[in-house]
Parts: sequence; structure tokens; C-alpha cells
Amino acid sequence: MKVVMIGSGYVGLTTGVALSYIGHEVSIIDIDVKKIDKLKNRIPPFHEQGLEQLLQETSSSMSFYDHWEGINLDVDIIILAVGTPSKSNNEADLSYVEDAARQIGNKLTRNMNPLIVNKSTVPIGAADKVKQIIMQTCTAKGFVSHIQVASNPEFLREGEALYDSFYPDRIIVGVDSDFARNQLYSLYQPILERTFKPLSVLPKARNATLPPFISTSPNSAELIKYAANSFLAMKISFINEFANLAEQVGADITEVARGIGLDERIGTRFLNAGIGWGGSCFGKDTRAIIQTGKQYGSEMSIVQTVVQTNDKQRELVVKKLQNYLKVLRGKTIGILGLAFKPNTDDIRDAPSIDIIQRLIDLGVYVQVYDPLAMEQCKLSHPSLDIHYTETAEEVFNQAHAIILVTEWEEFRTLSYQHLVQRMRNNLVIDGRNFLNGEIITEYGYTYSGIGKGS
Ligand SMILES: NC(=O)C1=CN([C@@H]2O[C@H](COP(=O)(O)OP(=O)(O)OC[C@H]3O[C@@H](n4cnc5c(N)ncnc54)[C@H](O)[C@@H]3O)[C@@H](O)[C@H]2O)C=CC1
Ligand SMILES: O=C(O)[C@H]1O[C@H](OP(=O)(O)OP(=O)(O)OC[C@H]2O[C@@H](n3ccc(=O)[nH]c3=O)[C@H](O)[C@@H]2O)[C@H](O)[C@@H](O)[C@@H]1O
Repeated sequence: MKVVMIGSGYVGLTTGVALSYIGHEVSIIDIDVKKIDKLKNRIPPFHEQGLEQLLQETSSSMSFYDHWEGINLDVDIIILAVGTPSKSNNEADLSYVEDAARQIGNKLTRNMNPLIVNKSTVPIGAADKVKQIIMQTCTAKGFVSHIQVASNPEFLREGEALYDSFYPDRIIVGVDSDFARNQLYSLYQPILERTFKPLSVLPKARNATLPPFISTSPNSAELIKYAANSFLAMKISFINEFANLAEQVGADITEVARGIGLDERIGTRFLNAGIGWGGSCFGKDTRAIIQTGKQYGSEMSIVQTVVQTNDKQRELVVKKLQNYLKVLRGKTIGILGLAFKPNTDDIRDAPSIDIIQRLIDLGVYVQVYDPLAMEQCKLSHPSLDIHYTETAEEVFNQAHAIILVTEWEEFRTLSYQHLVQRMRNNLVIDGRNFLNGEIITEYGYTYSGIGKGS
């Protein structure tokens, strides 16, 4: 099939690469000229496992455009994967989706009938809105368009975006017709039936079950996406709330999480207590669905609490520091990790930024290391007054405390027994319960995890 992908971000690019790998001809358009320049040279604009290799492998079936004039919309499917950030009132900002819809309408001619597929996370009814914009733009040009718009929410995780694109748990399509359903089945057929040629750059499928293809109404599909992200965020806020209680009552939250998670109805995943969830989506999507609830007079009180619990969780490590060190002004604190989770250079809504900003406000000298995200942090937070170190080890130099913020695998194997000698004080706050507290204590540190009461 011929596919146009609008947006070359985490979703658009990884999905585009996967679709190209399974045999489709994919054109990607993005208004970010720098990103497209890189992509034309097969350089990934962000870090994602396997992306660089697959960009090379798919070079004959992928093309990139940085302006709408150049792109041909006489294709089978056009996918929207543009950003839907939060507006200042916490609603989802649909302006990128609406602009893209107008641009599609401007370029369509009477004889073109691609299926429009919305992959961006959008409030309920947005597929219909996209359809109206395209149809109105065509009417203004003098013809009636019979365009159809389907909703196809995306569930990939950053850091494992390609794996999730090839081995999704399910594919949800919100459609109004058999035509749309069949087109989307054909688009994903090699993924649904797992008939694509094996990939050397990704781990093997963890699960032998093929992904179900679920077709729903567009409104249900749009709500499924918000419900999924809200539920995942809820699991984390839930375990964090219990972590804080565990600390008070002298229990260990990792034991509690395992104890409840082995109940199959609960499940062990997404029960890692820590400094709270971050990233580009959980925050904006939970806030957006709360707004949608308000519009419809349906209070989303659980989701509201999930967000509040998470906001408080980000303050926890600073409070812990204050408890141990009493006065923070003039102290040096080393931060291990900036990315909102490991294996990505993304720092959008990363807990690290809030924690660092709070420390700076309290007069702390902050030194930071992250294996991938430091360049991104310098670019997006140029005024953040921090010292970036070249190695993880340097973060320990003269530090009064270390906070582990992102559980990068390389932080597990640092030479902790020697690094303690570089510090002025021996405190380690493990914001991800990632290190072995007993061993770290044996090395001479004061160790404090999250939800580990003594
Ligand atoms: N990042 C993630 O892990 C996931 C994101 N989503 C959703 O997918 C959508 C996209 O997210 P990301 O890929 O993270 O966003 P992103 O911000 O990384 O990428 C969006 C891209 O769209 C481009 N763009 C904006 N307007 C355009 C236009 N009119 N024409 C062409 N390009 C345009 C931007 O320049 C940008 O490169 C959002 O709605 C998000 O909520 C869904 C699942 C996972
Ligand atoms: O809509 C989206 O953008 C995506 O949001 C999340 O994916 P992502 O944000 O990439 O990362 P997650 O692995 O979900 O982690 C989110 C945050 O929760 C934190 N987390 C995760 C799991 C856990 O047990 N504890 C915990 O604190 C992570 O550190 C991270 O800050 C969802 O997992 C995806 O299914 C969804 O498609």
C-alpha cells in the first residue's frame, strides 16, 4: 500500500519505519526541517533501539518531505501522528491535528480517496472534527469529498517503540465502515499475522499469541487510549501511595508489589514504586481526560487523585534530602539520570526537571549525568543552572548526596565501593529502588529507597 505519515516524531517515525519494513511504500512529512534533513541522511532525530539500522534497511521504500507542496496524497492511507500537547487549561491542543487536516484538504483533488487515519491521542469526537475540516476545505475548492476518517490509537512505549510497533498487544481501529476496517486490516496484516521477515535489531517476540485486531466505533477507540494511559498511571500512583505508607509502617514496597502482583487479576507490571511517572503522555492525557469529564459533567475523581499523588511524589526526594541533610543551601547534590525513563533521550515532563528546579530554588549546586539525555536537556532547558558531568562517576565528586532518578542499566554497575570516597557525605537516595540497598549500605553509604521502611 502507499502510505503518507504526517509527523516524524516518536510515533510517526517508528510506525512509518515499521510499515515500510513490512512492505508498504511510506512517505513521511514533517514541518520540522531539521528533523527531515537528518532523516534524508538516515540519521534518527531521537534515540530508539534499532531505529538507525531499520532506517538504513528501509531506505528504498521510505521518502521524507519537509513541505506540503512536494508530497503526493494520491495514496491508500494518510496517517496523522502529530503532537497533541496540553493547552494552558489542560485540554488537549488540537491545533496541529487541525492544521494537518486543513493541509490534507488543500492538497486533495476530486479523484483522490485515501483513508485518513488518526493516530494522535485526541479527545473524543476528534476523528469527526478532522473529517469536517477536510470536507469543508474541499467544498471551498469546489468539490464534495467523501473522505472517511478512522481512529487508530497508538500504545507504543518510548525506548521500546519499534518492538511495540512490530509486536503490539492489540491493534484498535475505530471505524465507521467495512472499507475503513478492511484497509486497516490490510495495512497491519503482516504484523497481525506475524509474517514479516525476522528482525535482527530487536528482541524476539516475548509472547507467541498474535495481536487481536479490534474494531470499535471511533469514539470508543479514542476513549480506549485515554483509559489505557489513565489506568497505567493509576497503577503507578497506587503503588506510590502504598510505598509512602510502607515506609511509615516499616514494610518494603517491593515485597508488597510482588505479593499483590502475583494475583493474576492485578499483575506484576507497572507496580514499581519511585519518584512518579513522567513522559510526554501520561501527564497530558490524564489532565486532558479530566477536562473531557468536566465538559460532559462526569467527574474523573480517580484520575484527578492519580495526578495529585504523582505531583506529590516528585517532591518526596527533596523532602527526604531535607530530612537527612537539614539545610540544603550551599550543598552539592549529584543526580544520576535525566530521561523520564531509561533507553530514551526524551525529557518531556521528566520528574528530574522538577526535582532539579526545586533543588536549585533551595540554593543547591546540582551536578548531573545522563548517558543520552544531556544534549536534549541543554536544548530544552537552557536556563537550568546545572553542571553536566562527562561521566557518571564525576557526579559523586564532593557531593553531599546522590539521587538516582533514572534507572539506566549502566548505573547498576558503577564502582560504588570506591565512589563513596569522592563524596563529602555518604547519602544515596534511590528514586527508582534500582540498587541493592544492602550492598550499597555495606559499601559505607546511607541508603534510602522509596517505600522501604526499616
Ligand atoms: N510518544 C509516545 O510514546 C506516544 C505518543 N502518542 C501520541 O502520538 C502523538 C504524537 O506524539 P509524538 O510522536 O511523541 O510527538 P512528537 O512531538 O515527537 O512528533 C510530532 C511531530 O509532528 C510534526 N508536525 C506537527 N504539525 C505538523 C504538520 N502540520 N505537518 C507535518 N508535521 C507536523 C512535528 O514537527 C513533530 O515532529 C501525540 O498525540 C501523542 O499523545 C501515542 C502513543 C505513544
Ligand atoms: O501514550 C503514550 O505516550 C504511551 O505512554 C506510556 O509509555 P511511555 O510514556 O513511553 O513510558 P512508560 O514505560 O509507560 O513509563 C511512563 C512513566 O512511568 C514510570 N513508571 C513506569 C512503570 C512503573 O512501574 N513505575 C514507574 O514509575 C516511568 O519511569 C516513566 O516515567 C504507555 O506505557 C504507552 O502504552 C503509551 O502508548
